[in-house]
Amino acid sequence: MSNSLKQLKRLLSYLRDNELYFITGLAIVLLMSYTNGIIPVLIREAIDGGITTGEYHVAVRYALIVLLVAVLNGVFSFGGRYLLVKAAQYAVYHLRMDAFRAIQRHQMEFFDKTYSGQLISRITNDTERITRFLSFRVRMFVYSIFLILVSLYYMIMMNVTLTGVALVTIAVVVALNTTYARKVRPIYDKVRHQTGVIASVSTGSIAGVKTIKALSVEENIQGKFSKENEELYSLNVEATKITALYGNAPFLIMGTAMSAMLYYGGRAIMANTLTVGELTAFLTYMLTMTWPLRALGFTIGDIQRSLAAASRLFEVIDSAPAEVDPPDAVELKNPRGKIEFRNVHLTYHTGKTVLKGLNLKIKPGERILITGPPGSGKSTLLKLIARFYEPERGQVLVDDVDVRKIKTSSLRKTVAYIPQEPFIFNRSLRENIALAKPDASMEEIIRAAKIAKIHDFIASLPEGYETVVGEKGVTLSGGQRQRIALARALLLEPRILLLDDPVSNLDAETEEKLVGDLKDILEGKTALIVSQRLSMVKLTDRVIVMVDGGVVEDGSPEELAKKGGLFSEMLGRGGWSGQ
Ligand SMILES: Nc1ncnc2c1ncn2[C@@H]1O[C@H](COP(=O)(O)OP(=O)(O)OP(=O)(O)O)[C@@H](O)[C@H]1O
Repeated sequence: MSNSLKQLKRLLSYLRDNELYFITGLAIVLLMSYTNGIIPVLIREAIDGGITTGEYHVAVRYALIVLLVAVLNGVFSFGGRYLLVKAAQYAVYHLRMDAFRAIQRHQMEFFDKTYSGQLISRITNDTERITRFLSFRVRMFVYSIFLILVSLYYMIMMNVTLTGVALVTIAVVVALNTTYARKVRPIYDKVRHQTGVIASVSTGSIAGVKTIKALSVEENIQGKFSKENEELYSLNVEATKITALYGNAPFLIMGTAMSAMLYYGGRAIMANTLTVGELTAFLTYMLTMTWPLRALGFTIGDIQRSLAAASRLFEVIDSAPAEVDPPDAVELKNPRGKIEFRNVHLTYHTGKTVLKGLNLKIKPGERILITGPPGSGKSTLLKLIARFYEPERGQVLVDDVDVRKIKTSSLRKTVAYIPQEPFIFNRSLRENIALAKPDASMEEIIRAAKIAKIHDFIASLPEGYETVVGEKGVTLSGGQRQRIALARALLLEPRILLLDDPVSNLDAETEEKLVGDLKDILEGKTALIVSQRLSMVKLTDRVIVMVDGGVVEDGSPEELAKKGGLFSEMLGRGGWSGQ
């Protein structure tokens, strides 16, 4: 509970300068409970003071007062709801921003370990639940509790025995609702988890649609989706069974209580210990309380679930590093492009140890082909230089500075990593190229595009650099995407270029053209190219062959070709893919 209180306090701190709206909203809700709570008293007055005594004008007076109270109730209802929703939306806006920023700060390993669907669910479903909690649930909770208190107060003033019946009823209904909350909560937790799984399967199959279609494995994918969907269906049915049972039982209990009140009240009226107006007021109170009592049970369950949602969001926020850089991080001034691996050990979160004490020195301006069988750790090498992952032992140094001690902004300007399948955003080509330097001038963008040899293509488009590329850049060919990614990297004028399998997705002709153009692009830069293709040898003056996380051959292409090792075998076979 203390943990829940902590979460609640932290959640409320997001209200910031909207706290006053929130408190005013709650105060108005209290007024609303009060106006609702006095209506049965007014009815009693109308009956006992006017209707049963024949004083018609008294009845009319109370009818008008009830009308006035109902209007006030409507005004309070609007005011309370508006202020609370406004404050809640404000709080959740900031919470969502915090969570999103935290996700961006997370290290790559976090994304390896976390389902993307679940992250999306944090930002969408969890925040939605919190909004509902801060606006609707809190309002219902305060309204219900205060209405019950006001009702009990007036009931005690009228008749203690009937109040006893009402109290027992309230206790049973609240107990029922609390049991309901306890039973249904774990199922709803599973429902939420399963919704995340479904979102992951959906995003995965949408992102991989080309592969699915190419292999005609739609049925297989549908089978997987169907399995997860069935699980979600069963969980929801289970939750509905409990909800239907516990959600409707209070009506039965309230009905029984009202029947008991009629029986006892009727006798009390005949014995002159109760008036008709008082019995009517009691019955009206029971009707007035039916919905709040029911809502209270749902609210109690939801408070816990909403706080759990908040705690999941806080976990995403808290597990992200507060700052991307250590306080003593340095800027690389005039980088030369020297790289060194010193006794580097790396184990991924899966437990897979890829590097076991790697040592490697790369001189400024060297152009290196890194090759070797699949899974030998070639891409891992590049990702360590770009600091996507950090070694658990040893150091990766750029210009003799440990990459962990280089400011990220400086490292990103010095080292450009171009993935095998660069992501092209659903924006204009200009924005795509200027992604890492949004304030770049048009001249700079064009210069980068010219070096990447994509300017002529862009200029030939009717809207030129303002052409918006489709989702994930589907209107661009593989080669064009590589060149956009190159232009994007070159805009930052990096000293080190890391190309991860740049031609693996290209046809022979496009590959040949790109290799020809890369010659100029790499001019004067340190370049590491991971590839299985022989065409890349033309670009490089040093070849490193990796096997099982270790460097087994290292030298100029000519030396290695003569050596009769793995590289010369590769030459003989036309590349690793030829094995
Ligand atoms: N993010 C990751 N999390 C867990 N394991 C990983 C991760 N990235 C790579 N691995 C594993 O580490 C090993 C080396 O992977 P890496 O991608 O560096 O190999 P590679 O030589 O570039 O392979 P390929 O030529 O097939 O691209 C592989 O066994 C791979 O499964």
